[in-house]
Amino acid sequence: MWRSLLQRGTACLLQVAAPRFLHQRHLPSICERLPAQRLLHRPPCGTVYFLSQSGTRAYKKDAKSTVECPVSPITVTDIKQYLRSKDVSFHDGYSCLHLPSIFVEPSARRDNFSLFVDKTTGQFLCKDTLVEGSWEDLQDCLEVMQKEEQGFLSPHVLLGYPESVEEQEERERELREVQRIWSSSVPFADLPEDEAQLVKTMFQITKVSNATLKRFGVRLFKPTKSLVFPWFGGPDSSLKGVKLLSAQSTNGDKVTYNEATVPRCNSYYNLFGLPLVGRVDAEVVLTGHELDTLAVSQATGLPSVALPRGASCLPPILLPYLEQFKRVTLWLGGDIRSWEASKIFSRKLGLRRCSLVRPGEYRPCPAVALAQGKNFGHIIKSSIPAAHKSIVSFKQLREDVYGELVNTEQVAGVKWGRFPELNRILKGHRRGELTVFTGPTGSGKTTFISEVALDLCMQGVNTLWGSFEINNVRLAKIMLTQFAMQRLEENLEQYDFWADKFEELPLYFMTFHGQQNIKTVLETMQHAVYLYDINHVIIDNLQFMMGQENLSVDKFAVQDHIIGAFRKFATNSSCHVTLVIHPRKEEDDRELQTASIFGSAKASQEADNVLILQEKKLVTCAGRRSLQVTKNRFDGDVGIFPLDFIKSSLTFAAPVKGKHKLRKVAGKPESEECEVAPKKDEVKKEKATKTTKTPRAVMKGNENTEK
Ligand SMILES: Nc1ncnc2c1ncn2[C@@H]1O[C@H](COP(=O)(O)OP(=O)(O)OP(=O)(O)O)[C@@H](O)[C@H]1O
Repeated sequence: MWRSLLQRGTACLLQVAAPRFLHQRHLPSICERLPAQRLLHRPPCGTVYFLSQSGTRAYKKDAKSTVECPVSPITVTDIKQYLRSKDVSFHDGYSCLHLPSIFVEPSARRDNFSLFVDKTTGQFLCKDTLVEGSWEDLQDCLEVMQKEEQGFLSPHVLLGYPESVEEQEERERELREVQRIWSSSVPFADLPEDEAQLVKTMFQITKVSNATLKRFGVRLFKPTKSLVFPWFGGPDSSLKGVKLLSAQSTNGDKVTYNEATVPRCNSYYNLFGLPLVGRVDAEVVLTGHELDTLAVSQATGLPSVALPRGASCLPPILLPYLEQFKRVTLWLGGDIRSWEASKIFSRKLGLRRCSLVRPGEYRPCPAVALAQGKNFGHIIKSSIPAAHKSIVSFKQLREDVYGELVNTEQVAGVKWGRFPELNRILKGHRRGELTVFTGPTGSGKTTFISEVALDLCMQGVNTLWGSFEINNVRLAKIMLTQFAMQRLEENLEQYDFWADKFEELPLYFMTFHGQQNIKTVLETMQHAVYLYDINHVIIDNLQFMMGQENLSVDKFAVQDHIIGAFRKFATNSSCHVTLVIHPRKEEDDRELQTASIFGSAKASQEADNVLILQEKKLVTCAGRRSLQVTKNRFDGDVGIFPLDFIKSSLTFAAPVKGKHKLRKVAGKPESEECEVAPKKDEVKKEKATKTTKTPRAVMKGNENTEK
């Protein structure tokens, strides 16, 4: 796919020294300057640090995982005004403005309006030539076109990013791999009927007909017994990639699926089913999986496309392909996560044309619905319009409440894999919440929160880091060590293995360092939520936003204001924000409390969760820390549990039982190692009935949960 040099994040740097519009002739001088500029201005995550140590490999250019604040945030009004001033006609679409493509000769234009400008970012894509770029690129192109009085521009007017030999080889290798898999896999129609049935049974798609599989071009790759879903795209509808799906039967009739894509998932942009959509189709069902799209298409005859990475994200680059539809039904799966994703995606798609299938007992994901013989027409008809009113009655909330009661586990959020005690107290990580995290200076806050966030990211939570204190390279190094769970300095031969796996994580970094303006940070976060469907933002730490605020105002009032802004962002963007805050005061002989953090009680109300990394009091051995949850708005459980620090992997783990005893915490039982304190209302009830729970009773309850 075409990507312009400007679009790859260099525009702001190059504008200083070079004209904004780049022509081929500018290439050599710019190429010479690029690496130095990039190193200086936007250190990417991880890669450079390790490379420069070994000094043997090329600098990696693709810094896609860094997020910068849009140079000058653009609004749709600005875009429209500019286009009008240039006499460029446009249609106002749902997520994009539609323009006649300036990269196609007028006589050769298949469609009059094939250039799409994203209304939120200004990013453009020409569907006919696949030229894409930033809003600044498009402005430059229009300026030149008008100045030179041309009717169109060659698509080559924008420079492709110069690929390194390594990158070129990688791309060619991937293309060969795609061709190899595709040509050595067997179309379903060519399989003997008994073998076809066997495969369908394995994938639990016995009700999907051979005709449907044929229509969508699904094949079988025999060596790994995988289904192969092709990605045909571009003006020539050529084969661009494949997704391989394998199925494994675990216990009984439960099947787990594994998928792999070529090219790798972060450059796999296939809307599966798109080639079957007619030019005049006005309705589509958007699903979260290829098998779901097969099911919808077969059961309803409606056009259906599947998102390449399911409910985890809707990359804006796909939006132009969905502009033709007046009605989009989002049926992304049968769980709460898909439901939440469908609400968020519908904002990108334009609320007024979207309706959402609410998951439930009678509305599982489409593939399961087909297997169970559900009535698709009824399910789609009963989907809910996404445009919501701000005042709702209980009648409208009734189904939501029921859904929460039925799916308590899912509602509680994503569970940590490495921190069972956090699951026990907080129940999970939920969208839209604000977590405030504090601990004494140098106690390991960054190290701990890095592992907590990594754990979630490894489970598909799209994560954005704002690390203002330590640079991204150092942070990525900590995370990679935690990911590999070993000291990579001593095992450099394993670096590539772990770095390749790490690269697959949905992890992004803001490129800020040092003091920042809160407004700029929030704009960048908003931008990242739109681009990458970020679910979790970590800000380390809040003190780096205080400096630029008016310090004549009370410091705590400024802090409250900043916390309030993050709170609002978390709620409005359905995104979890974790805010690291230094404590306001530290006294050597007292552990921290919620009151140690905040400027006022009002601010403490803003946080949904308050976590404190305790360094002292509970600890008899060096390195031992405890994590205390002092606020949990979701269900009120609070508590504390000890953590051992493993220096070689920079990770935290529950201490081996019996190895160390924690010292007594004031007013708490001696052996209260991992205790969930009673909920606030339980305490109230106890007070009311004047009964006191003995420490033994508390411990007994605790023992039971342990078992
Ligand atoms: N439990 C621990 N015991 C001993 N050392 C630790 C522990 N946790 C982290 N460290 C180490 O302590 C150093 C400081 O850790 P880190 O930067 O995470 O602390 P911090 O609380 O974020 O610091 P600051 O207050 O400056 O923001 C790091 O070298 C880290 O590896």
